[in-house]
Amino acid sequence: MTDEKMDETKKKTKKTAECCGFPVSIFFIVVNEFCERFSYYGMRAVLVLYFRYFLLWDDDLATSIYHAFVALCYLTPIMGAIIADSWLGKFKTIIYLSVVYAVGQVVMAVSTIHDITDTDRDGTPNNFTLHIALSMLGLILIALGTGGIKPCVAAFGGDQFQEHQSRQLNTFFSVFYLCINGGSLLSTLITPVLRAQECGIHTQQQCYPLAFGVPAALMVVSLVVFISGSGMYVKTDPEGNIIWAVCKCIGFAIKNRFRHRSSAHPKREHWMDWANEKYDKLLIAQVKMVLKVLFLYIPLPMFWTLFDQKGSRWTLQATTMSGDFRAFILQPDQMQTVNPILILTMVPIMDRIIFPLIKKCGLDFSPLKRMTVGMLFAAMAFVCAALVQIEIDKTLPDFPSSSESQLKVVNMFNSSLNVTISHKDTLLIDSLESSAGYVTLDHQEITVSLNSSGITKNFSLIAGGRQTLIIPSDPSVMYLKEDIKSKPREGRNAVRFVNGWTAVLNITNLESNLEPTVISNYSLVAQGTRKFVLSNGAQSCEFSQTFGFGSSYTFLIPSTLFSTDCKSIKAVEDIQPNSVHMALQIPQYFLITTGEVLFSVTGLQFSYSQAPKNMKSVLQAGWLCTNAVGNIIVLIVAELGKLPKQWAEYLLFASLLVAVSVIFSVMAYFYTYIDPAEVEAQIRSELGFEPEEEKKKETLEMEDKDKDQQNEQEVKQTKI
Ligand SMILES: CC(C)C[C@H](N)C(=O)N1CCC[C@H]1C(=O)O
Repeated sequence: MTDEKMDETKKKTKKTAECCGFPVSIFFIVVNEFCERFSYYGMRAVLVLYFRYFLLWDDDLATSIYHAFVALCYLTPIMGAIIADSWLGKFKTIIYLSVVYAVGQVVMAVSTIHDITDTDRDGTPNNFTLHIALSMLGLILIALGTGGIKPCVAAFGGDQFQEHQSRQLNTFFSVFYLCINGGSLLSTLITPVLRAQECGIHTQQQCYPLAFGVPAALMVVSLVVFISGSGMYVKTDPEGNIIWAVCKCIGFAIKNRFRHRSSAHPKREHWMDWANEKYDKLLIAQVKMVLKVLFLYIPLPMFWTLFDQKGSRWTLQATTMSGDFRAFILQPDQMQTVNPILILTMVPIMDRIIFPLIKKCGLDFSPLKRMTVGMLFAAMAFVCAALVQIEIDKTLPDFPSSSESQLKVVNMFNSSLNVTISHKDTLLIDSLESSAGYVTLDHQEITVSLNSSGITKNFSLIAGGRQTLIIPSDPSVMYLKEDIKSKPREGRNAVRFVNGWTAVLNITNLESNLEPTVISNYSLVAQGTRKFVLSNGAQSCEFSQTFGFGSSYTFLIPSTLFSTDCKSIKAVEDIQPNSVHMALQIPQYFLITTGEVLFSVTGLQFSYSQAPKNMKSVLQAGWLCTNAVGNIIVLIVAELGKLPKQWAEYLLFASLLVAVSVIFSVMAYFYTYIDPAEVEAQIRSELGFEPEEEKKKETLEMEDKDKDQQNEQEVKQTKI
């Protein structure tokens, strides 16, 4: 054996330091993953808010760019895997792409400093183009980094284990998943708090630089931790441009099959065998292994399509629920943290109790069965979501359909009025009162008559809209104002005021002063007791109102405002607060998380164990791609619009996933598990190559001999 070859083999079979049966190097890898996931999920937690309130994009643009970014993060693993398996090896790929990632995070954090373009010091950036350009550059670098290293880190972790450590290898993937969720949980709790701080050099703003800066720092820590373990890792070098070789081999097999399509040529066992003429048996066997697994992956994106809706549809569902847990108030988007919390408890329970119990009962719960059951759990989660939605729908107001219009009447006149709409509906409304609820009309052109005064006026209503007719102290100038026709965003409450006072009023929470007889625009207030101060310069009074989640109120200010010390203000409830409790979402979170543990943790292990040694990262990337496709499906579904009833959409997704899991179980039935190392060794020996095991033994023996010689020399020296 040449020296070069010996060095190479020594590297591959290096004995690693162990602790409790685990390679010590694993410690650096899981800590690295923890910090990296903190960095990624922490940045993601505040990203949409940054788009919405810093770059001032509208909701649609902000959510589309956000989902496109997430999808990109799960597509770039292919690039990372190709670099690692064909060119640099996993170790160097992780280091170089982590540098790209950290630079991206820093660029992103810099893009959020408004002072860099706030030349007039008014607290708002003056050059949005620069901020947008910097943040897009940052996001692209982050996507390249996070996606690129993701398949390599998991596979590199797996590479640290020796053959006798297969039990520990499975535990590693569980611990790896715990670290992902530990990091993401901490960061999703911390970064929103950092964002809520005020900071800035010239003026005080929400502290986005801190919220993005801390994840950037964690990414640098992640890199440093990874490099610190450098001396302990088992590093396998890439065996040439394997991906290119695989593509050429597949291309040749297809071409060759096509050339020999006549029945004169005997069929071959597998279509890849048509590459036999040109490529060696080992490569063909490896390609077969990879293709078999990739084929199994085809139905899997459907799981992620449901899973990823936690962050969108389920959070929207939470905005129509009450988050009052007495001891604390939970905001709708905070409900998502239930997932990593449950992961942290369920992974150990599954690993230590459930799986061993199932094994004890003599049941075969092979990886592909676990994944199928995981999909069924996710489908059940969506059935639960549908049931919760049905409960919520019972409490939601009946918003108008696209052909209907709804009208409410507010009487600010100093006595009761009989209001007739289109000579049909007559409403008796007391002074400083509103009609009881909205009147639904199937036409838009209406005539309003005030019977006592003989005033009649025509109005054109908005189709599909809700409006309020304000009858001021001078009824002849009655007018319409558009109302919100959905629950206010993020579980907040929409409030507005009608000024029945005789002069301009200043009201806390409102953007501008309120003219007499005018109704203000809505402003949003959070849950809890809120105080409003009303003043006209000379006098002022205050009143408080307790809000739940997702309500809407119109406050009617009478002409007697200051003489009654604000007590005569009348609150009209336009949309009632949410009454279904957010705790009802816990079962669906529990089911989807159980599904995730069965599906995702197993999928990680499966992708590693079934991949040939030189294509471990590639299969990890294939696995991550299923997540990217799932995200893209969510994007498409969001664009195409939804079914008229949300619960029906949930049921549709649940049924689709059940159908997909049936297909997957059939595919899984025909899959035979392999030990890639064994298959490769067998082919090598058939081809007359020196078996890997023999090589390993030889190298270990040589290492031992080296050590013995060293020891002998040391002993001699001591004697001398
Ligand atoms: C969405 C949670 C914060 C994290 C989730 N439980 C999870 O661990 N993952 C979702 C996609 C795969 C995996 C990850 O690697 O982040």
